[in-house]
Amino acid sequence: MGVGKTTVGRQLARALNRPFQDADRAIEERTGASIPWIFDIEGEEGFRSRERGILDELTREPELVLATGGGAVLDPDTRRKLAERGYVIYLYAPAGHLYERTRYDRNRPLLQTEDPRARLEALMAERDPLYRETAHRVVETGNRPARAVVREIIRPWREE
Ligand SMILES: Nc1ncnc2c1ncn2[C@@H]1O[C@H](COP(=O)(O)OP(=O)(O)O)[C@@H](O)[C@H]1O
Ligand SMILES: O=C(O)C1=C[C@@H](OP(=O)(O)O)[C@@H](O)[C@H](O)C1
Ligand SMILES: [Mg+2]
Repeated sequence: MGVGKTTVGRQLARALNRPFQDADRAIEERTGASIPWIFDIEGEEGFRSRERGILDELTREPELVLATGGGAVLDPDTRRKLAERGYVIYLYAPAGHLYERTRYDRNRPLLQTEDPRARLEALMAERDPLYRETAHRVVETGNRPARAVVREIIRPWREE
């Protein structure tokens, strides 16, 4: 959460001249409700169920650059579909960076707690193994801007 999936994904799609979808945006478009609102009304369980459904659809789209939400890997079926149907890149940054990138943003319900930094550390501890299990490649964002992360992602194909 906050590593840059939405930002980097959109720029990557542009660089590759491919269509782009963000799973959270797709859920918001379908429901006409914001992510925080869905969490409020249906709880995390309700949101995860919508997320599973949209990812089952979007992972069938050929050519698509797809940015998931950070919790997409919690579901074993979704992990399998991502890995089998797509080429999965885990964008990694340490939790401290994620905190800096999300601290002024109110659109991530799981971070609306007393101690969002501790929450990000806990989420990272739980999810890092799942991201690594699912991904075909890990790209560390470091302190680089999004466009440099995009360059790093496409570098192996450039060098072919
Ligand atoms: N490489 C980067 N370096 C610094 N800030 C970034 C980078 N990529 C994205 N950001 C910023 O961090 C915040 C979270 O990015 P976002 O793309 O929404 O992440 P995610 O979709 O993974 O939650 C946004 O404010 C975005 O502008
Ligand atoms: O990590 C998570 O559980 C979540 C991440 C969010 O997406 P981003 O990773 O794009 O912020 C969004 O799906 C929702 O707030 C839950
Ligand atoms: Mg996002």
